[in-house]
Amino acid sequence: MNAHAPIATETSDTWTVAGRTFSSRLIVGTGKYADYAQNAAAAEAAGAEIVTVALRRVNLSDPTQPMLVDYVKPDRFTFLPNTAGCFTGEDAVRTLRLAREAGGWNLVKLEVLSNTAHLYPDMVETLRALDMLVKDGFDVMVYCTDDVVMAQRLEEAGAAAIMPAAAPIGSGLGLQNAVNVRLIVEQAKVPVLVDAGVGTPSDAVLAMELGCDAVLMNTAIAGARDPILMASAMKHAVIAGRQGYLAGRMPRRMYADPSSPLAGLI
Ligand SMILES: CC(=O)[C@@H](O)[C@H](O)COP(=O)(O)O
Repeated sequence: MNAHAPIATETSDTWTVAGRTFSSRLIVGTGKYADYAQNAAAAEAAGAEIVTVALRRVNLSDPTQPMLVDYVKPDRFTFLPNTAGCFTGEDAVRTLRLAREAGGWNLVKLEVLSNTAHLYPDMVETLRALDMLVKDGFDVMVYCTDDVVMAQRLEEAGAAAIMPAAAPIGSGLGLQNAVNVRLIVEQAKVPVLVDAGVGTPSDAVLAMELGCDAVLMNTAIAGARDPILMASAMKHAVIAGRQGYLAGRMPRRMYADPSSPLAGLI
């Protein structure tokens, strides 16, 4: 990069998934908030352009109950429907087909879970469901394990984005396998997003410093003492990590290198 090139700003440094371009590299969830108003305020504070919506858990259609869309407005945010709560490929595909009929959503997040203890994705079912969804014309962002080989398989099967978990959903443990995420980033030709398990702004910085295109999180914001303040912190963390990645880190050294070189002095 040219040393005098302008630094990446929120508006100049975009990323594209399935032909849609976004400035914000932070995707937020719509679960675990005190109410939809707090959810909407957090999404704004995060500077998010995409919100992911668990189709099985969020009220999108019953007007007798509070509805997400009255607070988190579909004309302000891109809705990314997800299949949280699905444990088989068929379940996930059925859920997304219904969502497409109801809301016209074509860009979706596929999540096929294995067991409730760790909520890691079942990658055999995930790959099977991806295949069905791609044949059906969906653009599929895929929640997956941080398995480098499986990430390659997903891409070959037509995934629009690869989304390795940092750690179990809702754990807040942060990136458990930075090396694998970096390897996935290096091989991928589609966007890579860390999804799930982020706990702190520094976790988000690390994901972005590894070269991820974006980060998806829910609990780290919704579960904070002050979700709105945390949403803002996460926004800045993602920007800082991205700029750090673009700037290129200094080489690591084993030994000291004086900050004020003595060469040339008497
Ligand atoms: C919101 C959503 O899609 C979750 O399934 C996701 O993976 C977020 O996980 P965290 O709550 O750990 O951020």
